[in-house]
Amino acid sequence: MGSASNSIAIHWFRQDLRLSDNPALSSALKSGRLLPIYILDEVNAEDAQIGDASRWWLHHSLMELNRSLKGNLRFYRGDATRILPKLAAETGAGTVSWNRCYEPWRIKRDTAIKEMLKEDGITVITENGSLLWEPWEILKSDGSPYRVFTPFYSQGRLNGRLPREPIAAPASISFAPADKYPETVDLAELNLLPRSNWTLKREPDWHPGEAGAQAQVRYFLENGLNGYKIRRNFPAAENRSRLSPHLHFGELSPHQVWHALSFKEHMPELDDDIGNFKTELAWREFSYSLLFFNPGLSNVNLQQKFDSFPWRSDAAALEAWQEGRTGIPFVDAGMRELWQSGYMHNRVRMIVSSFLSKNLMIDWREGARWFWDCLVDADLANNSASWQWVSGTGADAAPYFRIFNPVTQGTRFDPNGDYTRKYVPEIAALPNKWLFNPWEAPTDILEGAGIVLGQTYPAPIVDLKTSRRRALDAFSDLNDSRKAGVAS
Ligand SMILES: Cc1cc2nc3c(=O)[nH]c(=O)nc-3n(C[C@H](O)[C@H](O)[C@H](O)COP(=O)(O)OP(=O)(O)OC[C@H]3O[C@@H](n4cnc5c(N)ncnc54)[C@H](O)[C@@H]3O)c2cc1C
Repeated sequence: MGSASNSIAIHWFRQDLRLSDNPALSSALKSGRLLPIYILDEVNAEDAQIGDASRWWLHHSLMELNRSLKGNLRFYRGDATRILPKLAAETGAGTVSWNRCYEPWRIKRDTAIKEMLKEDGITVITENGSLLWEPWEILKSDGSPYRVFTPFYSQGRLNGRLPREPIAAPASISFAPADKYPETVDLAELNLLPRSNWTLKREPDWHPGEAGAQAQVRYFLENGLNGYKIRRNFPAAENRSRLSPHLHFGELSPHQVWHALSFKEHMPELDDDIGNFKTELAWREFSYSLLFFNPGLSNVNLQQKFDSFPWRSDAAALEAWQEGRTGIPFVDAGMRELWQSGYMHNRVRMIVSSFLSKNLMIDWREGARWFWDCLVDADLANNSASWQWVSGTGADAAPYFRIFNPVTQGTRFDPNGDYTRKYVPEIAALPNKWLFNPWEAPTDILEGAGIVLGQTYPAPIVDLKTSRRRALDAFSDLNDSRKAGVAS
């Protein structure tokens, strides 16, 4: 092994596609000349293969990262447990570093790789690059994990350490020689760009990569933070950060976001907005804790009683939901936003997921799968925890009887109808009063707006009242049968 100045330090980029505030990268730079790599590992990912929208994002993010690394990023495709030890041996690297990931398949794989590298005498550096508090840092006094958000957050905030200060980007990087390393492929050969008929219609709205992430934080602090607490619920408003894909791919760390807020903390009128925004960041932390302590989160009901819930199998309804053709305008607007932009506003995510799992009584896992494929921010922890929360199967779940009414929700949170009209233009001419419930509009109003229900826009695929009742009955049957089971 050579001295630090001429030995090679491999940094394995994963969910940390940035140079600033990258603890494992900073450590690697102290250990030798940098050989930065990215491995698209579809072998170990098994059923957690990333979806099309995320692939699109990843392609562009890697392109940006490679640009920041002056073209030195090496790309690999395949089984990381084979590629990484081999590369380390062939280059004679003394150090391999990465920031920790928390998906069960990654933990299993990374543990195996770490062992292999250590056996080969290589120093392995792993750091926390993506969470304010790692799951094992926030525990109840008896050492067990929290299953409810509020105490989790107050424990983290009040008793945990404060999120660390972000680390500056390296002033300069000394790269390993630009040899042709074995098995390197070009970015294009990762084949990340969509294979299906899906294309992001609103690509210009997004700027994947570290620079785009930092610009987005600045934009949000100036244009979206003021009023966030209330206005974050209104999908037509600017008061949401749209940082989720940047955080998911680690183009920006939560520490950077947390500390960026401190530049606004001298403005007392923003206290509530800042507090509320930090709470949302903490929901992300909580989801990661849930995933870490419940590795089956994406597939297993956290409340076991739901294992016998009579989910309906209804392919036509599922397809109508996916395509934004349910005839319920606020639901359709959300599903079309998702398809066109790879994103959906949080409030609308709650409404469409409640509609699927409750009004349609379709298994939440069907919805989670669709989101996984369509979201640019698809995240195993956040997606699984949120679906379980809305559908009522989660540990800390919205009570099952809380079934969002998409008509009242639309009226309340899209009062001018701007969001709904944007995504459901075929009913745009309806007056606000009937925009969210066109099936109840008088015939002359429909005619005046050029709408023929069932032709120019679908008639609703379910009656909201009846389907709500059906879901509540199924839920109370579930509880009754459990009670009977306990009694017998
Ligand atoms: C059914 C459903 C599925 C979801 N799937 C995902 C997903 O795959 N990936 C994802 O990042 N978020 C998911 N969310 C959570 C949330 O909707 C998004 O994080 C948020 O809408 C992203 O927009 P934003 O960055 O503008 O949010 P902001 O309101 O600006 O929030 C800032 C950040 O806080 C975090 N955050 C906010 N709300 C939540 C939440 N409820 N749970 C966890 N973290 C949160 C995100 O990282 C977000 O970027 C889901 C929510 C629901 C109801």
